[in-house]
Amino acid sequence: MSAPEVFREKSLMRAWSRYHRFQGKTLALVPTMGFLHEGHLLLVRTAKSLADVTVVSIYVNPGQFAPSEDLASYPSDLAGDLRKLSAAGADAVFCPADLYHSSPGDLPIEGEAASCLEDDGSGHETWIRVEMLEKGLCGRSRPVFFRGVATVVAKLFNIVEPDLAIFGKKDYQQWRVICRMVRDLDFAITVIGLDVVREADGLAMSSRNVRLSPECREKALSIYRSLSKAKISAEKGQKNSHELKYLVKQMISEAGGKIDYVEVVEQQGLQPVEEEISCPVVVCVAASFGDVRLIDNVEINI
Ligand SMILES: Nc1ncnc2c1ncn2[C@@H]1O[C@H](COP(=O)(O)OP(=O)(O)OP(=O)(O)O)[C@@H](O)[C@H]1O
Ligand SMILES: CC(C)(CO)[C@@H](O)C(=O)[O-]
Ligand code: BAL
Repeated sequence: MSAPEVFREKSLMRAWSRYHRFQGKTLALVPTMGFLHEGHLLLVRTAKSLADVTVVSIYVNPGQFAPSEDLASYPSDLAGDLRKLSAAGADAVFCPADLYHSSPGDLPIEGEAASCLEDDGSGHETWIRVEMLEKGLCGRSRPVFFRGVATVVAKLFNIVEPDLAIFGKKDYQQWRVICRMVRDLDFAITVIGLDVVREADGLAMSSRNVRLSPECREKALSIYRSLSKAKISAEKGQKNSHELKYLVKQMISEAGGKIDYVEVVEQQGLQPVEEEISCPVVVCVAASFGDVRLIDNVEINI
């Protein structure tokens, strides 16, 4: 398998994409923040099966982290990522060094929200908001997260110009936000969401798992165990969303997790289901073990 071409400049990335497009090839993009695991590699292999050429972006986007979040400790291993992508058969890797006109992380802070707007007005000041979908779940505790994600993904789409883009449903709300942005802004891109890839013991694969101590990793299994129990319970007839949430909260709290949220929401608009479940739902969790915040979810289709 030949090594993928690596691009650090957006103009070169765009030229490469256009060259392939003019040859009649279809392109798939897999956006990531690096420190790749099997979950990412499944997205890459799926991209390869659906398009002629596959581009993987690796970029830890400062614009989606609030100042209190874990941008500084986000893991990275570019050399390891390139080896894995080479083995997985990615054709190009985009690791932009010049994505923003200035670095959002270095810029002034207004209230809780990081802002890319520089005093002299020369920096990045355009943001995409997916106003309803970004509000609940992770949007409540990560105030700039979804505008940062939507904006950086739109920039990646404009540079790579893919036909397909592949996301994981581990980040369920993110996947829905991107689908809505693509629909509302008429991007000519098909967005595909793939199921959560798990470790053998059920823990959802996540780049942040590497920061869990062995003890916290064991405790974090309560997330998957509680979600699985809730799903089985719903399939056996428990339709009351409060009962399902209670079950999940109990198991995670008893294991020592600090719960950010446990919500039962309908799958499309992510609106909370407060009483009886009568449509396809997803049970979403965010909880911290030590200082590592994890998210996970399970779809229930009754
Ligand atoms: N376990 C997984 N199963 C399926 N898709 C995944 C999984 N983990 C990550 N992805 C997807 O890979 C893409 C890139 O995600 P990212 O690079 O942030 O990795 P991550 O493991 O989600 O890291 P984090 O620790 O930030 O949650 C996203 O579309 C994400 O949903
Ligand atoms: C979609 C994304 C690459 C945007 O920075 C990121 O949020 C991620 O890796 O899930
Ligand atoms: N996987 C989502 C990226 C983030 O948590 O910032």
